[in-house]
Amino acid sequence: MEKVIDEIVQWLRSSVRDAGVNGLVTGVSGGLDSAVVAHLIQRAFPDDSLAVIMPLNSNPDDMEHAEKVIETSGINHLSVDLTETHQTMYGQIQAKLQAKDAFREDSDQLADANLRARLRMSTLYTVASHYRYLVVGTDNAAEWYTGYFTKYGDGGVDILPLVDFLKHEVKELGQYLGIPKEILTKQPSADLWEGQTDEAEMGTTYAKIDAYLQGEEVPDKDKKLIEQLHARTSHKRNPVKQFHRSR
Ligand SMILES: Nc1ncnc2c1ncn2[C@@H]1O[C@H](COP(=O)(O)OP(=O)(O)OC[C@H]2O[C@@H]([n+]3cccc(C(=O)O)c3)[C@H](O)[C@@H]2O)[C@@H](O)[C@H]1O
Ligand SMILES: Nc1ncnc2c1ncn2[C@@H]1O[C@H](COP(=O)(O)OP(=O)(O)OP(=O)(O)O)[C@@H](O)[C@H]1O
Ligand SMILES: [Mg+2]
Repeated sequence: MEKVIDEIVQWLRSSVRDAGVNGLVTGVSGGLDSAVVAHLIQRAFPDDSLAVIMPLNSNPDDMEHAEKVIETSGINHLSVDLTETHQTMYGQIQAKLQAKDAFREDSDQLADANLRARLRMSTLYTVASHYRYLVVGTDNAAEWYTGYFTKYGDGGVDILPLVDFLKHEVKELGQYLGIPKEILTKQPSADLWEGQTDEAEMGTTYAKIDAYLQGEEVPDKDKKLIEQLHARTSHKRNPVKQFHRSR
């Protein structure tokens, strides 16, 4: 485990060196993936790493867990509450759409959720440009394959140190790094609306996605769903689709 962690830490350092910047910043949510990333970037750059906690009508337990991650990793941090910003911005957009009769109740929850993820991304990039840091994303292999992230939201980052790790491997890294048990064992959640859990929304489990990605047998209906999610989200993993004129 120490060898794997050392490899990631070296990769983080070379990413910073190659980019000619000073360090690394990430958002810490109180969830497992960002807890692991916070520990790793703190190891790579004890004096030049930063965790940003961004509450937005957040679950109080998660925010308590985020504070625990700051304490146990010893990472520098700051907190930016986005609740009011989000309320103002979403409220204004909603009113304009309603005035044009274009507001759709069935799109409301997801549109609202994705704005939250994009406000967090904007906050991280604003902080990053002041410190001259890179923005570190937290996506793991299962999330990346299924496209379970917001395009240009939590998917809008500079580097992804965990993208080659399955969810259970991220958990193993977390165990080794001494992440508190309550963070290791809770249900993964994007916390974009009350009661949201990744597995309920995706319709399958991380255990099945991990198994599938390792080439193990999974029930047909899960296999089909995972492949559907993957195909539907290919645009998120690829550079912006461009038109090239004929010459
Ligand atoms: N074929 C295509 N080619 C190019 N672009 C395409 C496209 N299809 C849609 N699009 C664009 O992509 C947009 C849809 O993608 P996107 O905006 O990402 O939105 P979408 O995939 O609909 O939703 C994001 C999903 O990620 C989950 N999430 C978000 C944030 C954090 C976490 C977490 O685990 O913490 C999870 C969230 O709960 C939700 O299930 C469309 O509005 C459209 O603009
Ligand atoms: N309240 C928040 N404060 C700061 N960053 C956040 C917050 N909510 C989400 N994020 C950022 O968005 C990322 C995506 O969330 P995601 O839920 O996939 O990861 P996680 O919460 O770290 O782990 P888990 O998937 O186990 O819940 C987080 O890792 C974090 O970087
Ligand atoms: Mg989470």
